[in-house]
Amino acid sequence: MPLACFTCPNHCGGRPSTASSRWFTSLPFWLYSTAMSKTYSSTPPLASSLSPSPFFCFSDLVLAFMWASAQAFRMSPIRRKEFPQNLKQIIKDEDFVGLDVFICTADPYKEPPMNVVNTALSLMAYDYPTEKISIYVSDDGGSVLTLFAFMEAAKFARHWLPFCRQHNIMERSPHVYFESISHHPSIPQFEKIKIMYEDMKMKVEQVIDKGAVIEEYISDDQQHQAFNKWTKSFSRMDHPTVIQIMSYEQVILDKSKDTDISGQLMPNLIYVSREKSKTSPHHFKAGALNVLLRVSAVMTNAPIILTQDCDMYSNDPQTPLRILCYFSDPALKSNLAFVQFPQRFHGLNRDDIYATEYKRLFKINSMGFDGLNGPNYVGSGCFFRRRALFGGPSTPVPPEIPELGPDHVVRKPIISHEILSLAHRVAGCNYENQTGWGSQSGFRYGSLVEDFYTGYRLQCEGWKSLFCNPERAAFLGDVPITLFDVLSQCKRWCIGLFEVAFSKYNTLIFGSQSMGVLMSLAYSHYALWPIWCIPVTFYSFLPQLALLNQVSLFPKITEPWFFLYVFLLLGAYGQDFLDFVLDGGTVRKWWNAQRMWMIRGLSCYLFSSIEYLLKSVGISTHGFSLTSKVVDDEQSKRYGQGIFEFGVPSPLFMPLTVAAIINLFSFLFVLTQFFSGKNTEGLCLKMILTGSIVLNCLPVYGAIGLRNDAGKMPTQITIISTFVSVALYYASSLSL
Ligand SMILES: O=c1ccn([C@@H]2O[C@H](COP(=O)(O)OP(=O)(O)O[C@H]3O[C@H](CO)[C@@H](O)[C@H](O)[C@H]3O)[C@@H](O)[C@H]2O)c(=O)[nH]1
Ligand SMILES: [Mn+2]
Repeated sequence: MPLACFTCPNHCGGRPSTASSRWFTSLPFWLYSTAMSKTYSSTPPLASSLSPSPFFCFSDLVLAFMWASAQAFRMSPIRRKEFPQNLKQIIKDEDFVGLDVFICTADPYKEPPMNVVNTALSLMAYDYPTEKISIYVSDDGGSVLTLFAFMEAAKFARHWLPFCRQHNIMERSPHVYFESISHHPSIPQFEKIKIMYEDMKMKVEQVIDKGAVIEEYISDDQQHQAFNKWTKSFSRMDHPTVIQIMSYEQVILDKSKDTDISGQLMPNLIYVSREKSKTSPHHFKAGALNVLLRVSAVMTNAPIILTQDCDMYSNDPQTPLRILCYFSDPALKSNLAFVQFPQRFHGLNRDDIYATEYKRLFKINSMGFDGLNGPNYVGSGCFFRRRALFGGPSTPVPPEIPELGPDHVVRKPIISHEILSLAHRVAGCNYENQTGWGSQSGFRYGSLVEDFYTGYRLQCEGWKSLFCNPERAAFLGDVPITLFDVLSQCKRWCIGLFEVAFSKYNTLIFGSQSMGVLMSLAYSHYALWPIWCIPVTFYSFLPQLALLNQVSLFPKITEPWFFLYVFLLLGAYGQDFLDFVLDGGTVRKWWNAQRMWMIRGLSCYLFSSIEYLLKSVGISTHGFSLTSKVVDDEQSKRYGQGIFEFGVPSPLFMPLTVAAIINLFSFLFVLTQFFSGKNTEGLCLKMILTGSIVLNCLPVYGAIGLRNDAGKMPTQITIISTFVSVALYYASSLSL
């Protein structure tokens, strides 16, 4: 009776030795990269003052490195399948292991508490023995509004959970469920539950609008006591720990567990806002997760942990059964650290204009990773074995107090005084001083991509991971819907990736020593992700400026290099296209993905590299800027129509705008040369390069010249970019 199996995604049947078909298609890119460097030495010598060749050589080296490192993902991609229906025959209900779910939220205004509540409800309603589930909510926003929302959610959950079970509902986020179905004549309680949900939503939103809990909504003393912890001196960045165990029936209970309206036990629901002080570092999300790791150890200490972003609700109640297919497999048991689901999103627009699906990152390359030591951790939708966060498989790192150890058995009820006071102690902001938290155990500190870094460190310690990608998405999350948000998020990721790349655990040297060459290359491909900015920036400006100054950098159509050049260019693009479309992507989505690659090259990759450099020399600092999950109606309307949203006068848009202007002029220049019949054989490659950049920049021209809505290109950016373009042209004419 199989629980799980795996195959190669290239439809070759069975377990592949290598995915040779994919490997083959990537060959052109390598040749392309090599040939590019050779081409320059074959072009006529340029004016001696500034020869662009070294820049191109460097750009091509970067291209070659990105090509070579990406090959690691092509060696043996695998696709897995689970058979959760067989599980119940092997494991009895009472033998299901405990599951501690961690949900992080950090700001009630950027991450609306109603969304967080919906995420929590969808996870509480898993098809899993309820008494084995504990939900821990970390509120880094330290907000009484979020706590209020959860108190309301607890009341509603007593009705929602049995309702989902009885009617076998798949959408267990009430928001999603009631949005998809407005009327259900065959379910008698439908209307009643819907009204309860609407009522809860109204109360929570009123409280958010008011910015404070409304007195008449407080139903008992226990709630009063909890809200009173928000004293005058309580602020987001400076406050004591608040841990609140939700009671479902809103009366003080002496039994350890509450039941729902059908008499079944309810999962534990625990609100945690860790102590914050302006003088102690809090390490952003990694810090929050470590607090939950300790608080949960003290209270329930489940062997399996699910980490979840507040906007990623469960879309499939069977998910925990799927992961048990792996965690209970004796062949995998000894060193499997985590099972990662892909991040998938709802609300993408039809052609995914900002390519926020990140198909390659979250799916294609994860399958590639899976054939090696396993996928990287992506922060959400990941089930950990608790033990993996306490040292390598054969080199355990025991915590400073035994109650935090993965094997410790909790014997007291979670509401007991001893447990609560210990939980407060381990949530304190100075608890980690002089301990190995964040360096040797738990989620690792030192990078803004704590997920990437933690997964990487675990794999270096000898742990393996697994990629689980069922057809029905296990989780669905929000995507940013403005270009500024998309690029800012990507910039934060890039800075975090560089922090890993240039740490003492750098992915090339330390990584290859710990995990071998292929894993090291795969991790380096991402750790050095921002260096894409080098070739993208140079190819967006230098050949164009040279062209406008009538200097040629490209071979003519009659030279043999020309064909190699075109072959490689088409090869690289063709390969990317094939990967994308074979994985079910549409042509338009692919087009948008390559456009966003160029845009990121000129914005977030570039700016993160600069910011990282500035930080290294001590000039700037950076924090975790949350991605907003609030929807502005106008913006979301434009997003739905597939219109690019600029709007913010951010420097992030400048290099892109300058490239758009310079390439437009270069393209027009090439066209006039072509039509005047001058030097036509030298024009082809220039036409392809400038033409494709102009095509990619069409939304930029529209945003500069044709639009009048709030999402158009801010006038300041247009003016400054025009000046910069002219200045670049003159500077290049002096030096070329
Ligand atoms: O100080 C902080 C900052 C963030 N968060 C939480 O971290 C999560 C991710 O934040 P978000 O702004 O949504 O960042 P994204 O870039 O969308 O998140 C991706 O990238 C992050 C790493 O940068 C990972 O942690 C996430 O899991 C991954 O989905 C959210 O639930 C936040 O509430 C905290 O708990 N404390
Ligand atoms: Mn997010």
